[in-house]
Amino acid sequence: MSVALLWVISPNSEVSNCFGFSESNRLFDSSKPITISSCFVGSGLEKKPKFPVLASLVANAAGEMTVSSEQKVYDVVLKQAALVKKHLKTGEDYDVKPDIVLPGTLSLLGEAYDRCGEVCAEYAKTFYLGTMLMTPERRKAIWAIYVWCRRTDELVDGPNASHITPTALDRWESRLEDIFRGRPFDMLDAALSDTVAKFPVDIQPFKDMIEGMRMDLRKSRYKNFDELYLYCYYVAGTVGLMSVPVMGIAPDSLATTESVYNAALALGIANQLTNILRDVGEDARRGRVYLPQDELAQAGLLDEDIFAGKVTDKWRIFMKHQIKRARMFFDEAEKGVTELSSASRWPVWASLLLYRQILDEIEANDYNNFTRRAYVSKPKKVLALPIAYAKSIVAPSRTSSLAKA
Ligand SMILES: CC(C)=CCC/C(C)=C/CC/C(C)=C/CC/C(C)=C/[C@@H]1[C@@H](COP(=O)(O)OP(=O)(O)O)[C@]1(C)CC/C=C(\C)CC/C=C(\C)CCC=C(C)C
Ligand SMILES: [Mn+2]
Repeated sequence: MSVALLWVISPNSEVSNCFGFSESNRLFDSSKPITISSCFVGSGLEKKPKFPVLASLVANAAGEMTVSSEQKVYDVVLKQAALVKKHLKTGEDYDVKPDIVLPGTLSLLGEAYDRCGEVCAEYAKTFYLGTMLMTPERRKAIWAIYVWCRRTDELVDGPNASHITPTALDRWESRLEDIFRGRPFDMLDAALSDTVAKFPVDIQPFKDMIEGMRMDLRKSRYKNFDELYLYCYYVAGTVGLMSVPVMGIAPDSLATTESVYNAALALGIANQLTNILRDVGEDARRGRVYLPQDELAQAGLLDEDIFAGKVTDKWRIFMKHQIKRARMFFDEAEKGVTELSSASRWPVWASLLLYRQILDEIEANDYNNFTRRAYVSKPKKVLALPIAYAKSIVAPSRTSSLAKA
């Protein structure tokens, strides 16, 4: 089987992709329709914008002030954090529920998780190795979430993407609801069903990821960063919100639950912005421009310049700004990693350091992300692992900037 992309310890050292997927290993087949789309209900809690580029209010096309994407997403963050706090108060234990054992089988659920582990090992090798440091329950749960995310992404990015319609995504969402109701469709779904029964994982980020796939079907341009931010939340920030309830916050952390979720969200956004900057040429060849149109215009650039793929001084200046913003999100994320439970820190640090290095490589390529794919060399990847480990043994700070007041 030809594995196209693996994470870090890849047979192909030119790989820069953390979560690459094999062309030949299809993980699908969905059925049954339903419609639900995510919506945001204002919490009334004003978020103080963390980034100069973001604000609580933005002007819409008609010039009216409307709630920003950052504010909408922050409401989801608050909801997720509240769920975890409730779970902690009721003192439910993560590691108690036994596997479903049916007559004639040793453990169907055990097999389902093993399969999720195999998928992770195959497509995200180093990430898989990192999960081996986690407790068995947490490790299996992260594998199950990883596989669901991968399958969801495959719907719009895989070889069958041209056949994917909004109806197919509605069916996938219906199937997701069944997972959360304890009625899985296949064995990979069964693993996730078990995970969401054991950990305080909410359905909202999963639904929002599907919403991101819908966005990809209907939209190929982003007017401004506010629109792009929402897309990045849908397809990647959601992964952070799904993972934290499983990874756990360190018992000695003084950070607020909301602040850790916010850092997790920031890591997802940072990863996705980096992914977009790495893939400008590849996306343009598919007719897609995931760059804020207003910022392109301010830099004196048009879509045509991107399709022409010529590195000019205008492009370099534009790219410097985009890279700076992605790094700000990585900086924001860093504050939260130390607050995670000790065994979860290493894989997260590794993922952060490795993905952030893609930005350095874009610079090293003199901003030619049209025809040169930025990748982190194998020696650099290998070097990142002990650095990540050293960072991961730092305990939560007693004077954390995320600490409760
Ligand atoms: C330790 C760790 C990284 C855990 C996350 C495990 C997990 C559940 C990963 C799922 C990733 C996935 C398959 C997402 C589907 C959508 C997608 C493909 C998003 C892009 C990933 C990169 O993929 P790739 O390079 O393969 O891109 P192409 O499809 O080829 O273009 C993304 C860029 C986003 C991935 C986002 C994350 C991994 C979020 C990480 C955040 C956390 C784990 C929270 C950490 C907690 C704190 C407090 C910082
Ligand atoms: Mn991409």
